[in-house]
Amino acid sequence: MSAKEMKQFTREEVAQHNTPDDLWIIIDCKVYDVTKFKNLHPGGSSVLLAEEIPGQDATEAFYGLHRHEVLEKPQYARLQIGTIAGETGQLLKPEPGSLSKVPYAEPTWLSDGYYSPYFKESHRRLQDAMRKFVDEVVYPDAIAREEDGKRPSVSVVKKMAELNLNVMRLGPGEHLKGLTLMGGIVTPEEFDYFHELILNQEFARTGFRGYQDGFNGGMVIGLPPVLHFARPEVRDRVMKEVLSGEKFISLAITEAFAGSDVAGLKTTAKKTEDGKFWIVNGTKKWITNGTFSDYFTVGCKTEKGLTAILVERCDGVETKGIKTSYSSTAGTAYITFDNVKVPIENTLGPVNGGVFVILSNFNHERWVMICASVRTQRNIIDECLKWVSQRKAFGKPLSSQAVIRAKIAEMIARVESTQSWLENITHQMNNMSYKQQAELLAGPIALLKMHATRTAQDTARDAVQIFGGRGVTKTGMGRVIEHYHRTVAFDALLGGAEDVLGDLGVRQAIKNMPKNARL
Ligand code: HEM
Repeated sequence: MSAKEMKQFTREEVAQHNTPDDLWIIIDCKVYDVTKFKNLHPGGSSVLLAEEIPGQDATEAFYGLHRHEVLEKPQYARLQIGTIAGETGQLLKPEPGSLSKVPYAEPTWLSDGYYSPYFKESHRRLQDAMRKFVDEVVYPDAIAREEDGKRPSVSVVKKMAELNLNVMRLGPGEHLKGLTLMGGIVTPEEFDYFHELILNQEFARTGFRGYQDGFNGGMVIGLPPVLHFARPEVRDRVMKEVLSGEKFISLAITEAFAGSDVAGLKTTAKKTEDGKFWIVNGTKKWITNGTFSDYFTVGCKTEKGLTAILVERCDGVETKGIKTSYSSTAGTAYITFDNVKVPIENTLGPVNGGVFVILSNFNHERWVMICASVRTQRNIIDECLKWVSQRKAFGKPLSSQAVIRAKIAEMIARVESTQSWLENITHQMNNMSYKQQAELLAGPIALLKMHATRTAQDTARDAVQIFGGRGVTKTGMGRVIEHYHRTVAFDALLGGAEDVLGDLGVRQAIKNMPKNARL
């Protein structure tokens, strides 16, 4: 029933329906008939019959125990039988695409009254369009796939392709030339790393960590070596197939034997006698999107070093899912290569020069992860500020407790400082050549990623304390916090483990110490 067709009641009329056999309640000016539902209510029937609920305004009681989304589920939305005459709901119901009005839930450049030196009109247009796209197209798919554990829907990836969103995720550059980006709201010439930051942060807003990686994460890290190092005929074919959503790719470097130690990899590639093929043997572990990939950008040991090779799924390639603490939506795989025959044309970059091919993409990969990590930390602040304002304990909102406010102060300070550092680095990326970025930014990006993932874990721990038991419960009020706390460690491992990155940043600094510097 649409809002227009809904019956209107006075509060006095609703108050008449206050018995177990005739039970109505009011939630934010909407009238619900819960007579039959009370016996199915997951919280039991007694709470609906308790004092001050039957026939009364139960808004405060409801929001102290449920998320708003409960009322939007079809099976519960249909309990609404009318509205209160002459009154309109007081609670904010975010429209798809809208910005949150909760303080610190958006970065300052998106907050009313604030300024930014970095974000221009084209960034604002892109953000606005992206938010709508994510809310309307990506978010529903993220919820459904997290629930059934299947890979993100190919139809969504294809919708992304229509808007050229997949290729935009590879960052600014020649590969965007001549394309219509997001219906033309940003030109390929304008597109810079701040536009890409917006894409990364808007996708991360969905908050589903497994889906986030499943959602072509493999492409973001596995396709750039093809773009930059494949032979033109291989590059053009594979780029077209992957960017259109026809095929999927992943980056297969890590092994059970070696993680951060790229030089310790054991997968081998040996040339056939006629020199026309590689024969690849070995295993790879924790390969994001691996279960559904058609292509694998593989780091292989060759005679005098490491070589990056593009392997197509064929006889001898087997993938099986690994159960991790996030959902199987990410397609995390264990891969075996058993005498896999790969045309020599699929070599990416120079033979034995694979370390450079692989390392050259690390800065970008880490930066993408930082963008997402900061954004999801904001989601948590949004959740916590809402919860401490609506939840009452000892007769007062949780926000009246100094210890709770202190935790939120730390969360805000962490997210704002991390976002500011990120924006600074993004500005450097926009102005530096690729070579300068490799020289000057590897250390700072490594340190920033370490910082972002540490702050994320601190925020996850604080949020669980604020939500109590709900923070470790998969459904209901604390579901976002539980998910975050369970999956936050992924950011601290993927793309370089936290401690390794911190060390890398300091080693780079020590390397650049002036020889004559003294106290
Ligand atoms: C249209 C009205 C209502 C609907 C559709 C509804 C639905 C639900 C659902 C789906 C849950 C499971 C937990 C979740 O997903 O959040 C739940 C739990 C609960 N509900 Fe309701 N509910 C309604 C009204 C109320 C009211 C008015 C009260 C209180 C007076 C109440 C008290 C509870 C309690 C105590 C729980 C258990 C909470 C927990 O486990 O943390 N419900 N309800």
